[in-house]
Amino acid sequence: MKYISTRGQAPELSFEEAMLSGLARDGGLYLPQSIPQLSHDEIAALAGQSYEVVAFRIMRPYVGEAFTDDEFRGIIARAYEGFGHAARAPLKQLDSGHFLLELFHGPTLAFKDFAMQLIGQLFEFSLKRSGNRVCIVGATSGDTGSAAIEAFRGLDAVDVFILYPHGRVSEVQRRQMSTPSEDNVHALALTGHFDDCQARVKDMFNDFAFRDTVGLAGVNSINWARVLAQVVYYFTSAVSLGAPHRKVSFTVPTGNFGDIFAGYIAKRMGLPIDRLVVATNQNDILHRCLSGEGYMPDGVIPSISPSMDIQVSSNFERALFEAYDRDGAAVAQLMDELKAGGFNVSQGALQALRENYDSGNCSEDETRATIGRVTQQSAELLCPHGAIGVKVADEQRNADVPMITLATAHPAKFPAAVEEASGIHPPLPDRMSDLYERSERITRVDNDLGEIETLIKERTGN
Ligand SMILES: Cc1ncc(COP(=O)(O)O)c(C=O)c1O
Ligand SMILES: N[C@@H](CCOP(=O)(O)O)C(=O)O
Repeated sequence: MKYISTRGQAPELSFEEAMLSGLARDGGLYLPQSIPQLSHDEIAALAGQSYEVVAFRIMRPYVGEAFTDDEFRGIIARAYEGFGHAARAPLKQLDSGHFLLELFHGPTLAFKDFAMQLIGQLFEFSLKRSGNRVCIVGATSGDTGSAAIEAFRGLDAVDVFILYPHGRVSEVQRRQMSTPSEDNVHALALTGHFDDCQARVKDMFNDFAFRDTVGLAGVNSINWARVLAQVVYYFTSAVSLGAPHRKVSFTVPTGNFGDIFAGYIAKRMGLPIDRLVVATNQNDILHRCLSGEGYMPDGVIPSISPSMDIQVSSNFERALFEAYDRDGAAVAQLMDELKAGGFNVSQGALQALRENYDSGNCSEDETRATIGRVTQQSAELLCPHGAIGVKVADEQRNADVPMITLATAHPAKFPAAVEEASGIHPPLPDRMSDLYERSERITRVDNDLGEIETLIKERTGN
């Protein structure tokens, strides 16, 4: 299996090369040259299997020769053994025809653990084999950073630097990043918002001298392996509701478009998904774009769902690549226009996007009201991100097809917002109960590429 860039100008890579490099050298994102298909019978055979068995069957065709079957099975087993639920991604019924996929039973209480725990194992295996070192640099609005730090803390062959927007993540998210004491972990609080963090990370990848000097690697969802790992739970959940004999729909709280794009890949592989619904908070650029208004970032507005406070949505580039019939030059042109302020999507591409994605948005008041309503009507305490999904799903679902909404984080990561909306204080799991007593290590940085690169070079001895 070969991987190609969404901008068409970078060398084709193997799975392992694409995973270790993150962003393509032409600035694009890697995608498999073709999408493997599962037959109706192969999907039916996933019913009743463990999460790990399904993960192996779904991901195996994508990884090629990089790992033997036994090696890959071992990697998957180690990735998910620390999850706090035997099903890994349990499905709960909210009401008739509406289900919640709980993706917050991993070590850092957000869906990011599904991919990051796997990537941690993949990197460790690969780097041990090659004897190489890497310097991981990531941008986070709260959850990717804590998941990456948890997955890579203490690994000899890895330094991990995480840029997060100062003052714009929850206290729990910040402490998850700032309290690990291992020397290879560096939490950097940047003056700015998430889009600034992500832009600086991409700048570092496009600075080839820096990239090659420090051995840069990326674990944001620009990394294909992140998206791939997330395809698995679309299969486990759909099959448990009767797929492939029955269609299902998904609503996905969306920011960087990685999670919903994983759903699109599942559909392309043959999973009978009726609708994929993009749910946004008040930073609703994706909803506006899918409604035909063009893609025009106009500044991030802080919200009570901070992980989705994003205007420049990385993986939308992958969706555009598909909507433009994999025309890398057209995507490169749109990304140039984005740098200059924004772009319009052609009629043909917009139609292709709408064939695959529906969308909706949710205000701050609606988010709080949904948390309150669901708490009263069921035993489920939602985090603000999951609540956005539930609100949009309720508007979009139809009686004939079950709807699965992704609950992307644990309510205890956002205690203030959840308590205000529900009257319930969500406690942290026991293993984290001393999080507020642990000492923090944070480095403040300006939104300045030179300053950040110098700091990383100093800390990695380059
Ligand atoms: C809790 C939570 N929900 C939803 C999202 C949005 O996911 P994506 O960026 O894959 O669209 C994020 C972060 O990205 C998140 O941390
Ligand atoms: N919401 C994310 C933002 C980064 O997204 P990623 O999926 O591209 O890593 C976060 O919590 O950091």
